[in-house]
Parts: sequence; structure tokens; C-alpha cells
Amino acid sequence: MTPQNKNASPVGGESTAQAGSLVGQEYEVEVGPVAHGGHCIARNADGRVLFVRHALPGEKVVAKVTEGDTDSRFLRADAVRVLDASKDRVEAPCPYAGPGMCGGCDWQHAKPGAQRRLKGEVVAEQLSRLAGLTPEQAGWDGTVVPAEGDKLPAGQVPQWRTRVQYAIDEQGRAGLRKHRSHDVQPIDHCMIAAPGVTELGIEKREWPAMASVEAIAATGSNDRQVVLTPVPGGRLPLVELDKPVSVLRVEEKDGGVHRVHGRPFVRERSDGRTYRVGMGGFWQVHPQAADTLVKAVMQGLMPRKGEMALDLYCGVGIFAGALAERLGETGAVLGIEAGKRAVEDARHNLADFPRVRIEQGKVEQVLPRTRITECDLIVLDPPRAGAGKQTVRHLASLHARRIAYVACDPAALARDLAYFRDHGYRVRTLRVFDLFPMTHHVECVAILEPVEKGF
Ligand SMILES: C[S@@+](CC[C@H](N)C(=O)[O-])C[C@H]1O[C@@H](n2cnc3c(N)ncnc32)[C@H](O)[C@@H]1O
Repeated sequence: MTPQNKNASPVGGESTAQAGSLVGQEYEVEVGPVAHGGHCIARNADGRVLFVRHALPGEKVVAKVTEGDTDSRFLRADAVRVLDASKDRVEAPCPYAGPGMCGGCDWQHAKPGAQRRLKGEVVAEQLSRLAGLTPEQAGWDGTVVPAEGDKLPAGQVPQWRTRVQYAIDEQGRAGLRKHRSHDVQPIDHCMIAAPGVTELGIEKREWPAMASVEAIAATGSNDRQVVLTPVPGGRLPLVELDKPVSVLRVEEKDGGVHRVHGRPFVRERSDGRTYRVGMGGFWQVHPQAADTLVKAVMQGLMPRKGEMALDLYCGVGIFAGALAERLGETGAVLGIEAGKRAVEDARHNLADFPRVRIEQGKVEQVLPRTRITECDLIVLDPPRAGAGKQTVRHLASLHARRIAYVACDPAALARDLAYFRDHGYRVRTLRVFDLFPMTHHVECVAILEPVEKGF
């Protein structure tokens, strides 16, 4: 046993489910740094890495293995007893947060300021490991900024989730999935749900024959919507909720979304414009997110009249709309988005800008087909996987004077920043926002410019 793991001794636990399995084994461990994904790193007596949820750096806990066997490179575990608590620890306000329960929140047991510090440490670690960048080199002051209105008195929780995907258990009860599991934790209330979602009363009724129910409470209007996904062969219930809603249904065969009754879209607002978001399309979940990100992107890009811009992975067009407004009648914007319905919405939302064009398809396929060889500004807001090497290479070849990269995964961002550096772009500024309080998720906006331009 090495000195750093002298306390990492097995302390028993339940018998393992199968030969070699360590599930149920308990270790007393000293908890090390936070890692990407909502857990902290510890080591057991063999020096094997444990990713421990419900723990905080510097604590001494009993960690009970939830995944892994004698051959696993690392184990996953839950802190089931805290022997020496961090000063950042609080009693989780949600009764469904904790080992073996709801998998939705990762940091209910940490003070809000500590949650943001942990997220900042994760971003810094990913930047350093995957892009070789220090916070200073990324033009980042190391802070994670809360959304406006989210700094609340102790004990109060921001109610920010305007979209909640409830899973339905075999008895028809609404709940949320347990961590890395298909099992459902039935709940009677989600603490971080926006009031508009809670008011629908999804948790109060039964949902026989449903696999999931998504509740959407628009921030930019009073539109309310539920999206029902029946179990195979399941019949749609008559939906009577506490508030009027429109209802959509997800087709079992092809995953397509269809209108049952009411409007097939909700209306949201960003940067002073109304956006139609149809048939379960993407919209940022936190009520402040769209405006926060648009503002950060516009401040970073500083668009000028007459410039040509790209909005990649454009969804229903929030960045394209904000750019078009600023570039004026002589400017032009091309948006590219894979989702057919989102493209229809983007075209509808931006129909009053004659010099905005939206192309449907994957960025990696459409962009080469456009034969664009130059542009002034680029916004890219890819899904969690990031843009990838080929797309980054293509973007760098367009000689944009500035690029805004909006990222929901700091690991993908860091990988792509390294590719951008290989192609002559460096990070001018990075801003990090806590748009997902209580969870490990974080949103970053990086502004890049060609190296020769300097700062
Ligand atoms: C994080 S969302 C951003 C949407 C939009 N920028 C917004 O903030 O509302 C990512 C978008 O990329 C789209 N998408 C995913 N993969 C894509 C690809 N390979 N090419 C183009 N769009 C893609 C998704 O449909 C989704 O609308």
C-alpha cells in the first residue's frame, strides 16, 4: 500500500453479484480532485482509480462500488458514508438526490459557489490536458458565471429546467432515470424544474403505456407542451393536465414527432426576437441561456455592417438572427443545421432577413458543397461530440477574422481548440457559464482569431 492510499482500505460491503464483480464492495477512501462527469477521483488499496459520486474533494468517505470488476481499469462508486466532510458540503435539498436515487443532479450536496468552482476546475483540467492551454493562455479569468437571478439566498434552489424529460416506470409513475441506468426513480416534484413545468402536474397523474413524457414550459411565451413517447404498442392517453397544453407524440417506428392537438411548436424569445421551436426541437433549457450565449457571442465577434457570417449547427436560428440584425442589409448569413424541422423553423423565424440562407444537412457534408472559400465570422454550436478534426480544418481555411465556439462539453471544446491551433487559430477569450445549476454541466463560449492578428 502506497502512502497516498493508506486509508483506502476495503471495509466490507455486500457480496458481489457475479464472479469477479466488485459491485457492493466498500472502500474507505480519501477523495481527490473533481473529474469531468460529476464525480471525484479516489484510489482504493490496490491503487485502482474510483470515480466517486456524491463526494467532494478532500473528504474521507466510504465509497461503495456501483460498477466494475477485478479486471476493470477503474471502478465507479457512490459515497455512502461521509467520515470527514468538506466545508463545501451541504445537506442535499432534494429528497431524491443521493446514492442509488435520481441521476439528474450531480452536485446537490455542494454549496452553489463550490459547484461553480468544481466546474471551473473541470474546464481548466480539460483545457490543460487536451489543448495544452492554461486559463491565462485561453484568456479566461477562471470563473464560472451564474445566470442572472441564480444567486439565491442559502437553501434556495434555482428553478431553471424549462424542459424536463420524465421517464415512466412499469406502474405508470413519472420519475427520472437513476444514474447510468434505465431504472426510474419516481418523484413527486423536481426541485430544479421551472414553475411552468411544475404547474403542469406531470408527477401527480399516472401515465399507463407511456415510456416517457417531456414537459416544456416556454420562457418567451405562455406556451406549454408535452411530448409523449408510448411504449411499443401503447395507446395514447387522453391528456388532461392542470394547465392547457399542446400535445405531441413520438412515433414508435421512426422516432418522428407528430402533433396530437394544439400548436406543433412553442414560442421562445432571444435578443428581442420571437423564435418558433417546433416538434420537440432544440432550445436551451435555462431561461437565461439563449440571451446569455447570444450576448457573449456578439460581444466576442463584434460584427460589422456588411460582413459575411456562418452559423453552424444553427438549430432554429438564434445566432443567425442576432448576426443578421447586426450585419445589416449588406451583410449575409448562412446557417447550416441537420434537423429538417429545425431548418423549417429557422427559415420561418428569419424570413424577414432576405440575406439569411439556411441549408439543411450535416455541417461536414453541406459546408464543402457550398464552395464558400472565405467569410468574416463563424459561430459554431455543435452537439456534445464537438465539430471534429475535418470540420475544424475546413473552418480554419475560410480565414474568418473571428470564430465563436459555443460548447456544452469542455472535453470536446478542448479537443477542437487543439485542432484550431494546429490550423493557425488561437483562443482570444473564454467565458464559462453555469447554465445548469446542481448538475455537472457547463457552457463555454470561446472566441478565436488567427494567430497573426495578435491580441
Ligand atoms: C447544441 S444545439 C445548438 C442549436 C442552436 N445553435 C441553439 O443554440 O439553439 C446543436 C444543433 O446541432 C444540430 N446538429 C447535430 N449534429 C449536426 C451536424 N452534424 N450538422 C449540422 N447540425 C447538427 C442539432 O440538430 C442541434 O440543433
